[in-house]
Amino acid sequence: MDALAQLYAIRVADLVVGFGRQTVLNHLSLDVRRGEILGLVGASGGGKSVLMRTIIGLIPKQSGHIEVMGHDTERGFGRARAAVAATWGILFQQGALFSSLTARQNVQFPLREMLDMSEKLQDEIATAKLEMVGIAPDDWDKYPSQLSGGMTKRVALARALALDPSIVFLDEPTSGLDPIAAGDFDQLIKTLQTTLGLTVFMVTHDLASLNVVCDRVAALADGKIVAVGPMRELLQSEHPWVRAYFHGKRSAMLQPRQD
Ligand SMILES: Nc1ncnc2c1ncn2[C@@H]1O[C@H](COP(=O)(O)OP(=O)(O)OP(=O)(O)O)[C@@H](O)[C@H]1O
Repeated sequence: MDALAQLYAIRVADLVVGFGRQTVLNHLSLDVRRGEILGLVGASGGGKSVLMRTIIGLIPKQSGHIEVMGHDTERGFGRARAAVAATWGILFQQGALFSSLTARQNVQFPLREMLDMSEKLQDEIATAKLEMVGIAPDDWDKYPSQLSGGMTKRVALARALALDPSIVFLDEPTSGLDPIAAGDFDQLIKTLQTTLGLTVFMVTHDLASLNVVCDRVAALADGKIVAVGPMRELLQSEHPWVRAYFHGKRSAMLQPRQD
């Protein structure tokens, strides 16, 4: 593995993605460092989810290059591709738990699908992951309809962590949570980063999350990454969209971090 691949968890170069006549990502480049929490911001409909889904192979690219943990995501078939996919876990915007499965069964699901292991071991791993994200034993056998929004996000995160990924993709993880639950979730993500060495790629509109948990923030506008760096640098950006985003009416709460 070359030196750059050791430094970066995700490398996206000159990526073009579109639907019909619409070009959503227009020669976009972005590198995500190993072990960092990168926040991605952009206008609604600007292509954040499309970028995330293209990186994980759910949307085909028209051109460009994507590497995850040093592997070209398009190369290889069968086992080789599955091995690359096992390096990431995903938390989709709505949590996307299976409604007919309990919290514990939801977390067991990827273990059952991807690995050949006993029911007992699946159960032990699932409960360890649920504990890790702060779900109490009384709630392990509840169905998604019996969980609060914050609990649903935590269970979905536990499921994303089931296969011990190196990278987690989070699509608006704090949307719909009250500020206390959102702050707790931010803290959980930060703890997982430090204890597990996870790389976190987080799409978010949550200004507090960006300021508190993200090591760097990338701004997507006009199909490209127009600024990337620590929050204090983004606050200094001269790009018109970045200025409007961070210096608009909702941004009074933002104070540059001192570190
Ligand atoms: N499967 C698809 N087929 C056609 N167009 C799509 C598809 N997925 C996304 N798009 C279009 O791509 C554009 C970017 O969508 P995307 O969901 O990435 O936006 P976003 O930045 O995540 O927005 P939001 O912040 O509102 O979630 C939109 O115009 C959307 O309609």
